[in-house]
Amino acid sequence: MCEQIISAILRTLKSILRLGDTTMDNNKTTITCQSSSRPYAIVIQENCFHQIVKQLSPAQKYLIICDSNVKPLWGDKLQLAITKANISCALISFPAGEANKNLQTFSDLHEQIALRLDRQSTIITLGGGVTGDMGGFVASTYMRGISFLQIPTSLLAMVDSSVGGKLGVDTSIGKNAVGVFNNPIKVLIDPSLLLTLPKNYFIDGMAEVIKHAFLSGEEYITFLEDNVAGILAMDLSLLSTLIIQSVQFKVMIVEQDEKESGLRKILNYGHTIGHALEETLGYSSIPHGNAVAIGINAANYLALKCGLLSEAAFLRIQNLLQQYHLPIFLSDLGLTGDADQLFHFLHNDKKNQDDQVVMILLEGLGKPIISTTQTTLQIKEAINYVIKNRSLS
Ligand SMILES: O=C(O)C(=O)C[C@@H](O)[C@H](O)[C@H](O)COP(=O)(O)O
Ligand SMILES: [Zn+2]
Repeated sequence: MCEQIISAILRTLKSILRLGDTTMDNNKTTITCQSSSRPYAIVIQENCFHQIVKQLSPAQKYLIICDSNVKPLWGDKLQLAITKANISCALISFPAGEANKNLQTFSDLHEQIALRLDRQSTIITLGGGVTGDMGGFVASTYMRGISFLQIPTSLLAMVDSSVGGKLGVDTSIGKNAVGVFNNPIKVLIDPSLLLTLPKNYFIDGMAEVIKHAFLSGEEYITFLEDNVAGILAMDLSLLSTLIIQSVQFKVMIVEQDEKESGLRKILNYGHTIGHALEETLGYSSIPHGNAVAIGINAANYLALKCGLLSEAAFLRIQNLLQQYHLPIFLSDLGLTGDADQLFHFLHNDKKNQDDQVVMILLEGLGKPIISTTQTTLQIKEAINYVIKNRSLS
């Protein structure tokens, strides 16, 4: 897609969205996401976790899917609160970690549900990106699909994976290689849940937030630059603001291109090389957000060398990633990588067209383009830059 068209679409969408589908009352923000099947609400409200029960129906059966970390923290408590209200609610869990977001765990979860739910039942996915992606995929395939409610508990899931309906698991072919597009009936985001999240998980989610900021433009970038200390100190009002900003931006994109035939590809900024890092190093060695941060640095290096991105913008992005304690080189994580192996995985990327590697590059802040013109040599140079920590010259 031509770069001028993408920039123009983004500008128009941003102006419409300001007036569009966001309502605010009593510290509660509701952003409605339109989709081809039906609209769904994304509700952002502090300390709403314990009020979730009020939104459930005693006539239905519920089942919570969470991982082994979230179960003792919130899973058991939510199940107890629901059953205390005389609503039927079971809970199943799986071992935490992206390494378990696979077909085996997917199948185990189906076995555990077996015939405990009917077609009127609702699954509640409670957790981070892995839980939302895999739990939503289980709901979408159980008896050919039942409804599900997403309650994200990590920053990454709140700002990114719970919105837009991408569900699925990783396979030997690659990251998210098997899955569906399907939307939840609702997404409930309680920013106060982040206060108990381990700091490294929070930092990991900041990579997707920073990705949104540099895709979206100056206003969001400046907000993140001006509020580093407050955000890292977990100021709830700042966290709510950034969640709302990111969700609005993502909704604006996915509403235009639900199934990623064009514009939505820009949300993969940093992911082409990021996914290849996860695939080659192993999902338990490098968290998704960390891989995306390094992938952003690699994509920017490519854009810089292609004459698209200025050195000032390149350094500004590096600086913001580092201020939020994200890695920009593989060595920042004490890891090493193999450029040829990484390059091989780029050919399995879902964005590719006609065997051509597609990269999301910035030609300025808030100006993403979908690029297919980079050469193998240029891509390998960008990979080498982030894995060998080369200097800019
Ligand atoms: O929602 C999207 O579209 C994205 O690309 C968001 C990404 O941050 C997210 O990691 C997504 O799961 C990647 O999707 P994939 O289709 O490239 O596997
Ligand atoms: Zn991502």
